Amino acid sequence: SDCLQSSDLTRTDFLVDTDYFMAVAVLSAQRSKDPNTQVGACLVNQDNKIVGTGHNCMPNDCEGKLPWNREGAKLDTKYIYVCHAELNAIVNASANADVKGCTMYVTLFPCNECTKLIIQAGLKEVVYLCDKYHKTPETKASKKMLDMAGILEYERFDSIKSDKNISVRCAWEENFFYSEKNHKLPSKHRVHNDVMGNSQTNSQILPLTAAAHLHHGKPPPALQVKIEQQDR
Ligand SMILES: O=c1ccn([C@H]2C[C@H](O)[C@@H](COP(=O)(O)O)O2)c(=O)[nH]1
Repeated sequence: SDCLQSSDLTRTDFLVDTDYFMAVAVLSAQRSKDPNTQVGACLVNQDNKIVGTGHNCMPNDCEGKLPWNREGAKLDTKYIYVCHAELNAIVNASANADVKGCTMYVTLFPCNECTKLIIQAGLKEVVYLCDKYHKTPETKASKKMLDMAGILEYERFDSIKSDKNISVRCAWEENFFYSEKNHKLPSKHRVHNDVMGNSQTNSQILPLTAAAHLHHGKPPPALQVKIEQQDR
């Protein structure tokens, strides 16, 4: 009966591992200085331990000296300089750990360059949150390579696995409500487009829990996944 009593006291609304790892990726994304898209990655080994995190940033000692522009001559845009979140997570982890067999939790589907790195580093799984560039050749190439590599599985972060997963997804998607387009609408009519492109209204969204705590109950700072930027 002692056993029963102690099990009665067990918390049931704890943060499950997958939610925690994605929440760490979401939090890492917020370290990014990219004004348009913040990406975070969290690398987890086979013992379920975090071995590295990363966000998109300029190379060491170049921060503040290189442009964050999206448009213009190639040398004047961020694209040619920025270190992607996945690269940073792998490099950060590699200093102290073996990344082979790790799972990457990442807020944005990896681009083709990151996918090459992910495959060559021997990662076994990619769990992603947002696939806003799914129509681009880069993302299509990524999926092609991941499929070919076989050893890798990739799956979208799934709100079905646990209730908490939903809250982490909402944290990301919440920024839709703060996009200029939606902001002008009365709260319950604001359109919510989830990462798969399904639309819902605000009233259908479950309340933020885990992620809201990360943000001290306030909506998360804009993660800038804007509907109008889905097609590049
Ligand atoms: O797999 C990826 C793809 C992109 N990023 C980074 C690189 C840039 O800083 C942004 C993308 O900027 P947009 O303005 O949305 O084009 O995301 C990454 O870290 N990992």
